[in-house]
Amino acid sequence: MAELFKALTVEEARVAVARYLPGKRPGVRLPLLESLGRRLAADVRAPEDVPGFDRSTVDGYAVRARDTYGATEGLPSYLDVAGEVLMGREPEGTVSPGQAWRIATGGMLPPGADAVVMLEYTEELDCRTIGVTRPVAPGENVIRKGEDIAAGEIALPAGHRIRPQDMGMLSSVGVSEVEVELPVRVGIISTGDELVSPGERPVPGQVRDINSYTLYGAVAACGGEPRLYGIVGDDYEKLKRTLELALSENDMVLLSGGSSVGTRDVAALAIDSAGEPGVLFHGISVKPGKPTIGAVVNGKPVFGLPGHPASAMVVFELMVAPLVRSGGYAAGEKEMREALTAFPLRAVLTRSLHSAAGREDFIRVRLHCKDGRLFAEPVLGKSGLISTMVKADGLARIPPGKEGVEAGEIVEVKLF
Ligand SMILES: Nc1nc2c(c(=O)[nH]1)N[C@H]1C(S)=C(S)[C@@H](COP(=O)(O)OP(=O)(O)OC[C@H]3O[C@@H](n4cnc5c(N)ncnc54)[C@H](O)[C@@H]3O)O[C@H]1N2
Ligand code: MOO
Repeated sequence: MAELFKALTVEEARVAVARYLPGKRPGVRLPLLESLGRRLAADVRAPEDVPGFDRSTVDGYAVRARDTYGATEGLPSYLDVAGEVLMGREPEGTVSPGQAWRIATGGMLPPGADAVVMLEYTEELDCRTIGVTRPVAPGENVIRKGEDIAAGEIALPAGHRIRPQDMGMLSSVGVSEVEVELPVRVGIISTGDELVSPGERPVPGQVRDINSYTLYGAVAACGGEPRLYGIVGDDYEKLKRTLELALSENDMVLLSGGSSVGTRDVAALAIDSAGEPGVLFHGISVKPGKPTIGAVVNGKPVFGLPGHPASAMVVFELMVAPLVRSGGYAAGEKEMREALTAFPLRAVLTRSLHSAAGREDFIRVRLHCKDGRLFAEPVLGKSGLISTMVKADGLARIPPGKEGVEAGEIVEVKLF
């Protein structure tokens, strides 16, 4: 067990764990429709141009642009209507100088044509002749062959998390199965003699388990596969057995409770006994979340999250969520950086808050908008109260260099 209770910064804690983790996760092939939210295991290259031909973006007439130059309402360019493009069909013929072909939105441009005149800027003189009342430039109202994506281009890179628009892109290049990373399996263990499950009636001195449920939801929300291992009392042997079982069945394990120093705090000992290198740090300089344990056991991260329910969730957000989203620090460097740096909203703090220098504070805040400005109102209350998380919309960060923030100052906020 190294560096016991030397509090690391979140960044140092991240680096400490990252050194031991494999960068790449195994992949699995899935039907496209099941790929939403999953990370691509490999680059997907477009095997062909999309679209595969020049297409019109409007209803109108396919023309040679130069035939329309100088056209005005007073002096239209007259063109012969020589054909019609049928949807889904290759045009049978060429647009020769002085000719126009009827075309609908999405129709394939006939050879010879390089632009489309919108119907609104034409007048039909008879069924064989139109007058164009406004010129078009080459390429106007046309999506070029390969303009969406060109053959050989990377449509989506490895590691990309698939969104609805990405499913559309994959479908457009003819990919109906994708290789995605297996989700990170996360075992969750709650520790404490005082805990009972939600179905039980606690006797005085007992409370119902909260962290199993918040963490289960948090893992699933990050695209991971959570699995509960129940409540383990403050019993070293039982915790060791449960931890070993959870490690054998998962890629990562979260314990909560039993992380601070106390006579019954056995989490660190149990983690250390499970394998190498064991506990890497015990304590990070954040509030809430100070007594967090970070460990790696045989290539699998293990976190001992603080027992207080709000603290456990905040530390999850900072340390664990990026790992679950990315499946590994090496692969997920981007997600990790974002987790540490992306507090994208700016809001006016509504009351002054104290903070200790050298410590990074994360304040639960409720947001509201007034006169077009965003305000962050701290949700006051101890980190043992889950209601503080329920009332909050997000976290505001007070950087380690500051000893507090005054009411009216701007703070950076991340939404839950
Ligand atoms: N003398 C000190 N006491 C404490 C310190 C300290 O520095 N000196 N740190 C406090 C901080 S900060 C936190 S956070 C907690 C961390 O405690 P542990 O991680 O060791 O967890 P426990 O002692 O087991 O539990 C703390 C608290 O949380 C409740 N809890 C635990 N697990 C659950 C759960 N699954 N669902 C609901 N509630 C849970 C537990 O009943 C305790 O009330 O230590 C402070 N103490
Ligand atoms: O750090 Mo404890 O995690 O404040 O509540």
